[in-house]
Amino acid sequence: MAETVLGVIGGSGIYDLPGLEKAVWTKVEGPWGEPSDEIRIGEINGLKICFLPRHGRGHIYSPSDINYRANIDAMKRCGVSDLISVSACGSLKEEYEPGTFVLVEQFIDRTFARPKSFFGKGCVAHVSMAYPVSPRLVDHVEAAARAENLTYRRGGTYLAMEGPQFSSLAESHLYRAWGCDVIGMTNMPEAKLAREAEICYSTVAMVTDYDSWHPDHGEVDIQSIIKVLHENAENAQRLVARLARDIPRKHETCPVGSDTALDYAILTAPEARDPALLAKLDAVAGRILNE
Ligand SMILES: CSC[C@H]1O[C@H](OP(=O)(O)O)[C@H](O)[C@@H]1O
Ligand SMILES: Nc1ncnc2[nH]cnc12
Repeated sequence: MAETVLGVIGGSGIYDLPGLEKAVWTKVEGPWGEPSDEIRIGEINGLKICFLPRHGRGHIYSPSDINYRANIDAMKRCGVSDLISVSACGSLKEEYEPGTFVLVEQFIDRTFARPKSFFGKGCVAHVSMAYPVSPRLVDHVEAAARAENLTYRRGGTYLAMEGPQFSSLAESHLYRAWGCDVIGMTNMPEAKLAREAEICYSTVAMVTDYDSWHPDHGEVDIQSIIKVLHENAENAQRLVARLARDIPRKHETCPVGSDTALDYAILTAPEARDPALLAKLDAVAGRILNE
């Protein structure tokens, strides 16, 4: 079984990962355009860690401008087997208070202005997204959260909106009526692309606000979000460091098939495949295309 390589995509407020040893910012080139930044490749207790700030250092990219395909392709090229997203999010439930770390289980994707697949004309594939996060990876994240005494909740549905504006009051109420728990702008299509790239994915969503629905909290504003983010950045970094120390060094087979997602997913007949697209898929789908 392959070695574990831990990828970390840091969201708003998380632009570096203190504690990484032998770390070097490394330019990773691929066929999908520019990733958000160089990848900081280092190690913790001998485990290879690849850290990417999702919005770029200096927070350059808005959620709609992030090149999610390039980011996931770059992680795959670095050998990442297990990827955690550390993200800011709004809360749609009273009990998910600011400061809580939510280990998300499901997503509803309401984004509409981003490429969502590596596949397409000349190589069509359909992967399952029934269980978008890898429960075994979440087990390890949960153990790390417990060991670090963080306030966390396992489970919950993340509504991915396009942004960059926050939701209207009516939208906020609608998402609550749909049973969603937290809201953010970035984890889709990231989770879909990670699945296509056969990388185990898990979201740690840090609650920063009550979005706009809560009668006792005003509308969401960026100043309060940043304040909560600053208060929690160190907790997030401790969580990642603990996870890196404790996660098994051999990659464990994913119970929901994240690491074999392409086994039966590609529909296009071998003779009808577009060589140019196949070349771009060398990292993401190399395991299955080079069989
Ligand atoms: C800083 S508030 C809005 C911004 O924060 C979240 O990004 P990320 O998931 O990268 O932490 C949210 O999705 C919005 O993009
Ligand atoms: N209320 C909110 N809506 C969308 N994205 C967010 N990120 C942090 N808080 C958010």
